[in-house]
Amino acid sequence: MTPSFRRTVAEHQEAVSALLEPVLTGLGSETLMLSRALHRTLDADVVAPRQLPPFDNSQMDGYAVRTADLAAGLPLGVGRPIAAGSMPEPLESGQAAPIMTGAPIPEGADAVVPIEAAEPSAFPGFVGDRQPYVPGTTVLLPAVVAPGSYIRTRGSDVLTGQPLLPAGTRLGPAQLGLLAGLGIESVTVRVRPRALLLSTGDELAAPGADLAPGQIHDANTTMLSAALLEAGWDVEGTDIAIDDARSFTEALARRLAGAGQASAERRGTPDLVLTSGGISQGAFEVVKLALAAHGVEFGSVAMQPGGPQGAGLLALPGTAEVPLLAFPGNPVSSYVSWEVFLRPACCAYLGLPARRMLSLPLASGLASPHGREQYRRATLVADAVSLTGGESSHLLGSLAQSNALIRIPAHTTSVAPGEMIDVLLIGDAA
Ligand SMILES: Nc1nc2c(c(=O)[nH]1)N[C@H]1C(S)=C(S)[C@@H](COP(=O)(O)OP(=O)(O)OC[C@H]3O[C@@H](n4cnc5c(N)ncnc54)[C@H](O)[C@@H]3O)O[C@H]1N2
Ligand code: MOO
Repeated sequence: MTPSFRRTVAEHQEAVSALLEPVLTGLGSETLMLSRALHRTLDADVVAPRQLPPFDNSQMDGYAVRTADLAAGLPLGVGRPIAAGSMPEPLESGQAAPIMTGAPIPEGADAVVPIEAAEPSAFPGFVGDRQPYVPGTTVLLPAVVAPGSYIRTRGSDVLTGQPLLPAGTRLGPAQLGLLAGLGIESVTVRVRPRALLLSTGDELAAPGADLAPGQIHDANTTMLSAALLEAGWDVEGTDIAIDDARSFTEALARRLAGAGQASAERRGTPDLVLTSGGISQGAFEVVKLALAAHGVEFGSVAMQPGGPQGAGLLALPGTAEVPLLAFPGNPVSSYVSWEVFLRPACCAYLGLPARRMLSLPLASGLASPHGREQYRRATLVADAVSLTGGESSHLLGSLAQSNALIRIPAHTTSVAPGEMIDVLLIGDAA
């Protein structure tokens, strides 16, 4: 079967982005409590509903003072202690009020002196939980203290009405902490896109299953599912049996129409069908045989691994159209297809940062096929990039050792040791 398209990597990236854009921008939003919003993507800008800190408060355990009272260098009377969470009385002239970190600054005070700078450098005994106040105690404080010292002024962190987090922000612990600190209990986030994942191949057995002769364990379902989940997708698996093109098409159509799912799980058409395997030049390429007649184009991209690709709007009888991407079955090909095509197409919508591309010298030389953009697995430690293994696309072991992909342009056939190359960071560099 001749491929229906021949594309460069950039051309296929564009095709995949164009295919997904309508569903990703049309998913709508939902409101979630903060406790359920980790790694979700804000759908609307968040503007501060109040200021932070909400009131002037102490940055230290110490004494709230009027700095003018200190200049004489004389002991001051110790006033009533001010705990965090209480509302203090105004500070009387000539007094220093014991104040705890986070407690409101009393009216009249213009600085806090840390307890370590006081003489004595420990609070009097009555400054404790529910102890009666003892008038007449004194404390000696430094004569020169700058007004404003150790006061955290209201609004010094966040001002009321300040734009804080733009729509599209992915909510991590710090962003959720800020929202909570502002008293916001729920957020409007984008509905997670949902993918139906199908790994095809008679040779595949689930992890944990005994292998019949010629079988291998299915790596791609777990790997692609994890990649999608990490990026913010919902993933549905399927146990559709893939015997022949016709029964596969019928079973997929039933599944897309929601048949056979518990009603609680029936949520209509997924936003993407992602398949792996069954798309190259073999005699049993079920995905290609089944779906080429239903809106999906199969062809080749000038790339290695990941050359065979399929993409299109799947239109099966009785179902709504759904974007479909068909990745090649070799595990590294599938993973590289995710990194090069699908992840870039959805990361902006999901608030995921795009992978960083660095230019670094390669430790050893390599050869690369002419006319194909090659992606080699590599390890980046400090500023040194070295290949993690060979170029073949079955090498899952070396993929798992890698934190980077090296990109070798289509026209480059060899790279000399020390030559600069493009490095796509896919993991944490040590
Ligand atoms: N005559 C040609 N043969 C092949 C070509 C070609 O151009 N001409 N392309 C090769 C390339 S490149 C790739 S990549 C593969 C793509 O093949 P398919 O997408 O049809 O995938 P399968 O044949 O189903 O599987 C390929 C390989 O990967 C293993 N596999 C498949 N699924 C999984 C899975 N879920 N977990 C682990 N391993 C999986 C499968 O057993 C095969 O070894 O075609 C080449 N052939
Ligand atoms: O292009 Mo295949 O995807 O190399 O192994």
